[in-house]
Amino acid sequence: QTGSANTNPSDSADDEYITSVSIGTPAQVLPLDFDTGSSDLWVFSSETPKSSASGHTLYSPSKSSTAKKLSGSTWSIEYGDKSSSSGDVYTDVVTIGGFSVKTQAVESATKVSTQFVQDTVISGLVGLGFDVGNQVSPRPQKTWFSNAANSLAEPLFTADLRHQETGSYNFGFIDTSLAKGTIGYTPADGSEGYWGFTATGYSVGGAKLNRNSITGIADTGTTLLLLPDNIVDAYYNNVESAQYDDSQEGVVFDCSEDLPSFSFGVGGQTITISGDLLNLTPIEEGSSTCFGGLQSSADIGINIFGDVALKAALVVFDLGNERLGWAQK
Ligand SMILES: Cc1ccc(-c2noc([C@H]3C[C@@H](O)CN3)n2)cc1F
Repeated sequence: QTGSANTNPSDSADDEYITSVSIGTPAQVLPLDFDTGSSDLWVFSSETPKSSASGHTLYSPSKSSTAKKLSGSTWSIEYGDKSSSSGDVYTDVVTIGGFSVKTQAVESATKVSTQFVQDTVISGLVGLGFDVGNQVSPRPQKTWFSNAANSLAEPLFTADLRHQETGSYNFGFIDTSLAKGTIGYTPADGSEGYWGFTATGYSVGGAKLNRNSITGIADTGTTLLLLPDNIVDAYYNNVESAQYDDSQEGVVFDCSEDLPSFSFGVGGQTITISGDLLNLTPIEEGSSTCFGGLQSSADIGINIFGDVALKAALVVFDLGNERLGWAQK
């Protein structure tokens, strides 16, 4: 068995990717943010305070004949940007891309931070990290993918995120036609809950790869490519108008700049992110100053290959072999 779901950028900056997920009987369809950097499936619900819930699509367990309260269980989670949510837990049928998990833990939000309240294009997250990262207590729950893995044709899923166009999350199979290059595999470390791996080097503008181990995570829930300062500086030294903008908390430059590409080595392959994928968006509507897709990871203590990097590749999250595959798109 397999599953295949389309995913769409949430806005003109490809800030997040939205995927429709069916929950309960009859199906309640919610727009959710798939996040390989966390391991909880949580949703805005009939239990979310009305003031916080307005504008969001809600899951109502009381309207689902297959919903069951997981009595005594609660959850609480905080994301990299200090956003947070918490609540209680139901089990229900959850269908993604035509594949159904009958008894999936669906974490219902009784509290959500302002970032989620304001982000009305999504109504929750689907964690696609490793089960060890699940935040339900007293008994941690399995992710949707972990529950599905043994029934899928292959215990893997792929992410094909695209700039301003529809991409896909495929479960149980690899559609190699989505990529131009060969898939290079490298070991994945799931011990912290996310998909950790080590890139072997980087280069700017098509130059020869600098051999340089870069340990980081493949994180569909993070917008940017976040790397060490020495690499960020090496890149922006090639961008005439680049400067750090305190208010934007990142490097900005003239939108008219012709940005160099950025490449990284992984699994014996080289993934090249084109210059235009590295110009994320004007800092404000109509501004001629643009925000860089490559930013520093210095103050977060971990390197994150987020959507800016993932957009350049077809990425295989291979649980069965504990490995990550990357192919140029
Ligand atoms: C409003 C909002 C805030 C954060 C996130 C969010 N989702 O995934 C992540 C990254 C960071 C790390 O925590 C795991 N993956 N961050 C999504 C939101 F819609």
